[in-house]
Amino acid sequence: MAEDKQTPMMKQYLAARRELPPRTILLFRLGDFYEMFGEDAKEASAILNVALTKRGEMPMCGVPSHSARGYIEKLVKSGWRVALCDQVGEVQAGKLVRRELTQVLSAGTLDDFGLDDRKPNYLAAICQRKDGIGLAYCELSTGEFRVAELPDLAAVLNELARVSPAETIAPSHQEEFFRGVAGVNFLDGYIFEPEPAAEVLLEHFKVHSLDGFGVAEMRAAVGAAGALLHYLTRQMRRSVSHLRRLQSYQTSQYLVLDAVTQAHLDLVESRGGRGMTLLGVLDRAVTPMGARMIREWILHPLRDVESIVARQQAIARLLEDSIQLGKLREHLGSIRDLERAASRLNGSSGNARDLAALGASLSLVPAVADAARAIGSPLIDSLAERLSPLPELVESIARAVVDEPPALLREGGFVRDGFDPALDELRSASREGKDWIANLQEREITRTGIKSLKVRFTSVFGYFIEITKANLPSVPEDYVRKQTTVNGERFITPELKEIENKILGADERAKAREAEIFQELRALVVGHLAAIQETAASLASLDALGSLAETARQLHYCRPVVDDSGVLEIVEGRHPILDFQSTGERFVPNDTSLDTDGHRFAIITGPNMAGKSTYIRQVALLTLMAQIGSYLPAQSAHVGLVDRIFTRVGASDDLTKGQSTFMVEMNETANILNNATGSSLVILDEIGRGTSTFDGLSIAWSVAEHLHDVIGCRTLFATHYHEITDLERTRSGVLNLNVAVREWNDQVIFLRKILEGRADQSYGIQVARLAGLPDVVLNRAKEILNNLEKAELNAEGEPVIARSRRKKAAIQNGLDQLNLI
Ligand SMILES: Nc1ncnc2c1ncn2[C@@H]1O[C@H](COP(=O)(O)OP(=O)(O)OP(=O)(O)O)[C@@H](O)[C@H]1O
Repeated sequence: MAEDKQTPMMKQYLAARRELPPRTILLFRLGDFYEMFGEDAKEASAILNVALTKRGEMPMCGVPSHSARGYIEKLVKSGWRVALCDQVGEVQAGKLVRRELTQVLSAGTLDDFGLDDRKPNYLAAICQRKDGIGLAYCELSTGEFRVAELPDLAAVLNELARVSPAETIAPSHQEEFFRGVAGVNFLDGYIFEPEPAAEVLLEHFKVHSLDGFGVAEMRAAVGAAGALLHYLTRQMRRSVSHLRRLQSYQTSQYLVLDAVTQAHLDLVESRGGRGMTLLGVLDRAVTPMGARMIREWILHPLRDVESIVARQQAIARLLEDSIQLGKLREHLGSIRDLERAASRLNGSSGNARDLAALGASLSLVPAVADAARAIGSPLIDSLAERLSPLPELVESIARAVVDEPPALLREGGFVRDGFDPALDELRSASREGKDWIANLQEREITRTGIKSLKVRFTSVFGYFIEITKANLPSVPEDYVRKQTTVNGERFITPELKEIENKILGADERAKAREAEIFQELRALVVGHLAAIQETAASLASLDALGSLAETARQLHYCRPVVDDSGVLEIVEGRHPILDFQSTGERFVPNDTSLDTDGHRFAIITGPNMAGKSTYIRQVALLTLMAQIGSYLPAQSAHVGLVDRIFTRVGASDDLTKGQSTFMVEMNETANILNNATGSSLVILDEIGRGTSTFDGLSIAWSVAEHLHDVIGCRTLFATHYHEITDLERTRSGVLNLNVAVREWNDQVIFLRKILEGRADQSYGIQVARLAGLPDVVLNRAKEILNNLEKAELNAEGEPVIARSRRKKAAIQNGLDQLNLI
């Protein structure tokens, strides 16, 4: 549209549009609706399933403003950013109202709705420089802000899998490099440059140098962190003053879990739902903050003995004193999401309910601190030390805010009577007026003698007196007619209007006064933000420890010995998820005994369905749990810490990347061989299965040799290639294990017990029978197996597997006939 032909409103719209980042839908407030125009309207109408109309040539669609939240959430979940352009000036007839961009929302920057309270919602930024790749991420709803520098793209992908951000930004000139990152959005590269990025950080944290955060020399990390802040403040228009601390970390502090391993071990997500994850077993947290912390611990198992033992000691004390454990959890249980309430109050979305929740939660902190101190563990004591009950703030909120405030700020009604004299006066003026009106009907019935006279109210007309048709002749002179309806007429009186104005005026001013009081309280909260965040973090850790202790108590877990040895010794270990979920078949416990200086490489053979995969995953999960500091589902355990856990489990195509099952398998195997160290734990399930038998066997064999001879790490290797068990003869570190089964009446009975030695048979056909393969197919399979085992060849030297008895008989018959002739 030519610029001079545009209406003033359209000019205003286009000006707002120009300021937005890419892939943003602009919701433009027009009266009671948010309207979308042009391409935005086409995209949004399809996603939201609302009608697409036209204004002149311009496509448009709209959603009512009062229900906009649900629509916004839907757009954001579909991968769009959503900008809100609101009316900020006074509405005057015939004049264009002033409008401003008030918020831009995206998946990583939702801070008040659409969030799962037991899960963090991260926004991440990545950028590459000569010296490494910077990764920064933050959680707007809690104020967490972390940064790291990683050596290569693989490490970044692993870390992103762990953080699992809802949104990731990267510089547009590095699009080629970062293309493989899921859901990445590219932005102008300038904001990722170390110098401007450092400026943004210095200004935000009001410091002269970044040394205090330990990132001054990390140029890539600074670039990512600065870009993230720039994006939030300038492009997304978010308040970020609650991001108070930039925590730099190194991935080597934690046990490294690549994306594949996280998925294979069902740590926090599973196709079977939350119940089938380790998180589902360990999360008994009673606050949302604690639940988020447990999740964080599962994804960041520790690497140093001291920190792990500190958690174990805390759990041990909690278990020794189950009354205190109960008390601690009971007090914690009444605490609300302090962290997110404080962040919302710091931003623009907080309301009186957040204030009430914050005040009520802080008021419980002294009880939590007392319960914690009574436990007597150094870690719990240090967490209790960091709790600030902030009694003055609690007192101010309790004095000011009613117990159950309404959700909407602008409606008022959340400040207690008696808190503020000016507000009380306005409220009593309004009340008196309302009383006067309440009595008016009675008075007017007496005065006029009209029994059916009614005083009523509508939001359009305000208060009025309604008289039915039959009674119109009795209407007094001072009534002023306002409107005729089907049944009668509506009147006002000058006095009624005067009182009404008083009420409305008083109500308006009361609301304005309440808004002022809210802002004062909000400022108090913001003034204590750092202490509140620290308190919330301590509460989260206390809750997470309580949660681990409660799991250990309920499920009879044991405390493992954890050290820097190369030992992995588990007695009567159980798979944490299957053990927890098992309803039918009781879970059969199994032992593990590996040592980098002794038997470090276990080859597990056994029939299909016997429990090989379950067993090797169980060992990986127990090792990981030990490094979280958790107790274990076992009778006893000794875990020498590992630096990484690698898994190669099951077969899955990655069609999105155009890779076949075999290719995925080989990629994962290459990753293990290239990155495992002597301190790693590797679990491999049936590698080499996706290709021809001989190729597969050869690959599996040489991978096994390399892991045993060159890397020397603790490894569990489940395979159907029984030939590989021969490695035990030539290699001292190899131990053969098998899963016991009994054969009975041509059926297999699974005993689920891991025993020393190799398996003698695969029982594939018997297992196939369990799956319901037709008898005719099973019988034929047996025949073929028989032939293969006897290595029978035909006259041409080919295996006779293609022949069936019937054909054989026919051929024999033919030969007999020939002989006869
Ligand atoms: N120790 C156990 N106690 C009870 N049930 C078990 C145990 N181990 C495994 N199972 C059950 O057996 C089923 C099959 O186990 P799993 O998948 O580990 O077998 P597998 O030997 O790896 O089979 P395949 O070779 O066919 O992949 C599991 O789904 C589980 O329900």
